[in-house]
Amino acid sequence: MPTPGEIATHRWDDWSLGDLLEAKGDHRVSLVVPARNEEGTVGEVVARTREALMETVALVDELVVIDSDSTDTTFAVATDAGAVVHRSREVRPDLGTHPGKGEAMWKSLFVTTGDLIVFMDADLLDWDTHFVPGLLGPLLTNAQTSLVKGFYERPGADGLQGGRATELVARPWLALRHPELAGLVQPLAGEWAVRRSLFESLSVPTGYAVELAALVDTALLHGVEAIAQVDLGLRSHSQQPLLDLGAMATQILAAMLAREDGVPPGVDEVALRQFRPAEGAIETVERGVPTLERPPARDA
Ligand SMILES: O=c1ccn([C@@H]2O[C@H](COP(=O)(O)OP(=O)(O)O)[C@@H](O)[C@H]2O)c(=O)[nH]1
Ligand SMILES: O=C(O)[C@@H](COP(=O)(O)O)O[C@H]1O[C@H](CO)[C@@H](O)[C@H](O)[C@H]1O
Repeated sequence: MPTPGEIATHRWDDWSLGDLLEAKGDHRVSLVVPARNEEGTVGEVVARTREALMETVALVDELVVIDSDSTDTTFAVATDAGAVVHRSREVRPDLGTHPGKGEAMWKSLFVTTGDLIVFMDADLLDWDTHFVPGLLGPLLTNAQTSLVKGFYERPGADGLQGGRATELVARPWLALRHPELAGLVQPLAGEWAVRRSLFESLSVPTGYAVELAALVDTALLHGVEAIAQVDLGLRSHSQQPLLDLGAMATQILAAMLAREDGVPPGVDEVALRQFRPAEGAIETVERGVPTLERPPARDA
């Protein structure tokens, strides 16, 4: 057992599939994959997890892809691979629609039934199906645990280490403002699991801050004892251009500052001015970065 205040840390193979199937009991497990323009990888993520965790063994009860405003063939590819696919904008249209990963994950609460929810990114390149049972291990064996983060080695492109927003934004912020969470190896990991009763009680940033906000809010509400992390081995994914990560960083910082001030951000969008070389000069890149948060889904 970890000493009080430390993050409980496990390995994915601390539990056998048989152990987890026995521990599952009456729990229902929803695997949710938020996907925006992931036609190249979402099919394999769906097909392999479906075969291993729904057909070979019955660990996962439903596999849902939330199509997040894709303009490619993500919807058809995920459907053909065996997922139940919902367009984020078509889920609870009375609640409107916003762009973003967090929006897709918030909307997933209205079209899933599991009391345990596992989230996986759709852009995975090096990964394996053991990610899911690994993430479920702490939830199925410890009633005190409500949120489980995956962590892994993150080989990036050209030998670089992945996790740029993690190392340059999230980890420094946790060091400064939430040292009780400094033991989390991959605080932004898109592979994580959560009890529905917790996630539906949280305010959810509609963009990329969804993961860090869930961690900070869970620690505030329930203490770090409610959080665990699992070593999943190795994971690589398709990496965004640097300026796009600037928008991600802006969303993460906006959500963190909102939690500092105790109120959601006063604006729902931040003007971000960036610069890039263009034909021997420097051109300005202006973008509006959404910082909207959704209220707890249980109240929607
Ligand atoms: O508006 C968005 C942006 C991203 N995503 C999904 O969220 C996951 C992580 O996003 P991304 O790959 O852009 O982030 P990165 O992994 O590069 O940090 C992927 O499955 C995306 O398809 C989404 O559903 N809606
Ligand atoms: O860890 C990070 O810095 C970012 C970007 O990773 P890379 O620098 O592109 O490997 O990726 C994470 O953060 C996103 C925002 O929370 C999540 O959506 C991704 O799943 C996670 O990989």
